[in-house]
Amino acid sequence: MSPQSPFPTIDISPFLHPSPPWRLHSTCALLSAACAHPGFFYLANHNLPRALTDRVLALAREFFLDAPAAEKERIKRRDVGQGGNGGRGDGARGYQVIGDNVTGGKRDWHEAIDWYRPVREGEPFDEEEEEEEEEEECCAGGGGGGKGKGKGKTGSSKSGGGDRQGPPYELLKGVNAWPRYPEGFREAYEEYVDKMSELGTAVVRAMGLALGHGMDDVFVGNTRKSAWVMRAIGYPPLPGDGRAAGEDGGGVVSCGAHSDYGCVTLLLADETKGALQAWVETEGEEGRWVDVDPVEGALVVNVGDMMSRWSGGKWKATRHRVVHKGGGYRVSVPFFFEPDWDARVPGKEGEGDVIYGEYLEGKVKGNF
Ligand SMILES: O=C(O)CCC(=O)C(=O)O
Ligand SMILES: [Fe+2]
Repeated sequence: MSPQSPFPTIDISPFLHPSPPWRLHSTCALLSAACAHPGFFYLANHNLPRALTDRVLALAREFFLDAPAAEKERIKRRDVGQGGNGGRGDGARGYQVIGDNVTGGKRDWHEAIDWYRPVREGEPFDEEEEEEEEEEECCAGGGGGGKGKGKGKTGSSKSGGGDRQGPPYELLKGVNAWPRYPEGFREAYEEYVDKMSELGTAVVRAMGLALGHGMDDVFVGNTRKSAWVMRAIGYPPLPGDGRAAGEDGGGVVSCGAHSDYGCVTLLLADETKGALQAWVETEGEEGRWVDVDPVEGALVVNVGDMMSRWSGGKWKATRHRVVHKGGGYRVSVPFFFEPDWDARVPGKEGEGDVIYGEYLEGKVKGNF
């Protein structure tokens, strides 16, 4: 972080361990200021094991750079009703090749895998997986159950699924696709989801306290079944002249300018500098894109649209983009800690309420 960085560091540890009220309140004061401006900050002392964060990044890198083309194809995101296994596509989950993801009407220069909170526990992703499951069940004496059951909090979410109706699926109602290569991918990422769900809860609890006026439990109460989203993103270097063109926003960029939709984004990124940028507006100055470079041991956090609404517009869902200017291959894993699917989120002045799931559907239909 350069000395002029406008992005503060928030120590979240008081919300992870029993702490005296004065410590909670001093964290909240810093948090509230950071959420109001610039809407981006670093989160330190988050208690995530370093071995796990390293592994999550390494697995994503290995998948993007070394997985066989057939494996990428197997877990590819499909439109609703499309794809194998009787139409397993849900228009959201799965792998996207470079250019598949569109932001602001333009194709992004990245590849990615998207996962969403499971709504169909125990339902297999493809037929082969089903066969594997049956074997597992048989070997466990028939009492087992499918993959994803009994796997901690990630597996405890049955908001409308679990009935094994099978494909074709509706928009966003499919089954998560897990790479078989590299080995251990799913296990590491499911552990990561559990840890990030806990951390997200701590962050929104702090945010509730920071907003005051009886908000203490509002976010915790509306994120108990967080409709979280996780992406693993691989950014190759931008194509030759695109690198220069991307600087002024005119050419191809790694990820186009956008705000995130939900409560709070917790971003784990590799050590690549000069990629993620936030739009910072300071009073008396013109707005500008500022690099949000990685800080050792910290996550990058930003406020999403729903949190901005809940704060009555006091907090900003700051626009950001990725222009990966270096020559290496960058990897990031954002975890979007979101409201429950059916959470009702108030509007800012003059706007009506929204149901978060409906808001998300609208975004996904519009291809981000
Ligand atoms: O890769 C990054 O640094 C950020 C990606 C991002 O903004 C997003 O996926 O919403
Ligand atoms: Fe984003």
